[in-house]
Amino acid sequence: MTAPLPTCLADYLPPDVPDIHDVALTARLQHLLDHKTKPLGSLGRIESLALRIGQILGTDTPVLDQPQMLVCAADHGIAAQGVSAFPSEVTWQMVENFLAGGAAVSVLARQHGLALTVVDCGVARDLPPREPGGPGPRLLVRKAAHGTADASQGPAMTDAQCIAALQHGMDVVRSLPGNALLLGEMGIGNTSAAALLLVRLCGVALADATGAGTGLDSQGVQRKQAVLQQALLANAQATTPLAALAALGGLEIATLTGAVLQAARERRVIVVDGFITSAAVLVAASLAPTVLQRCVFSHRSGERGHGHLLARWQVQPLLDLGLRLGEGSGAALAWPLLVSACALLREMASFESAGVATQGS
Ligand SMILES: O=C(O)c1ccc[n+]([C@@H]2O[C@H](COP(=O)([O-])O)[C@@H](O)[C@H]2O)c1
Ligand SMILES: Cc1cc2nc[nH]c2cc1C
Repeated sequence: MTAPLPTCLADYLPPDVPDIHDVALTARLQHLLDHKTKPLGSLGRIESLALRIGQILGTDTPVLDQPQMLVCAADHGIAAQGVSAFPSEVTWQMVENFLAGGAAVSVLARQHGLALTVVDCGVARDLPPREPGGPGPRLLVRKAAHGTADASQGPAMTDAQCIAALQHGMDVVRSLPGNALLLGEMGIGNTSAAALLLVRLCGVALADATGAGTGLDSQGVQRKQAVLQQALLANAQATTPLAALAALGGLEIATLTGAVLQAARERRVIVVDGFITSAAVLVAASLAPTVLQRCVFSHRSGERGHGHLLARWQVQPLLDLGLRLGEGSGAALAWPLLVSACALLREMASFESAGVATQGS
């Protein structure tokens, strides 16, 4: 029997995420990489990527198995304040596009053999149910609410909604096979929620956290900043990670936070996308810092604010392509690099096994 969920965030206990650091395995992985038939370090950051995946999966012969692209979608009450270049209806319309196979993430997931699960975590409009078990993307409905309240007027979520969304994220990951989870999201207004979390949890200045999102002009960004300032004032009491998530975040960000915690507990490789999925990692890592040991950062988003998070964690993402789409598109684009890193680690010959002379011999 499972214990009932707490209704108050102050009583919510995040799961334990054990430290995975293993000195002997790290040394073995580094030795293997250093003795492959190449000049030392010449595969650049693919080498540190291979090392990281080996550490996460606890092996020097890592194989990425049944990768899962998880796209969490929800609406944001704050969108009514004109903080996005697009209207909220685009959230459900894009969810339909994900499922129909025409969105960027649908194309990339198909191309790379990533199983695509779209979770309606709080889209304002209910989508028509789909035939379960059919081919192609899967839709799960795990809704704690039909969108958040307007954070510029008070808390975006109630404690109970936030706890339910966290739990949905954990349950969804528990139900998915494989050892790699790629994170994606969709939600008009969610760069506002991510920026608010960055300000509240990292102390970044609001002007440095507020970006153009889907394409605001500079006047639009100014307006957005004023609305976000109002949201910070309206939720001044929300200072702990979970209180900030409930007051300033979103239902998809909370679901992703739960997904990250569960995937980290299960020692899956977590492939982080852009600014919004990084904000979910920020909350998860504020609760359990060891989460970051399991994360691979796929790209540097063009959204202002993302660079601050990456700098805070001292990580250099794999790609820097000026992407600012979300959906998990950057994670999917980086995916083949992870597959190659594992193959190189497993299959490249060593100087000794291939009979190749070493430097200076
Ligand atoms: O992930 C990113 O770095 C990213 C940067 C800019 C925009 N987005 C996407 O754009 C939407 C949010 O933008 P906005 O302007 O509505 O806040 C949402 O659906 C995100 O997936 C995503
Ligand atoms: C068209 C469109 C596609 C998106 N995908 C993720 N966020 C998005 C926002 C818009 C506006």
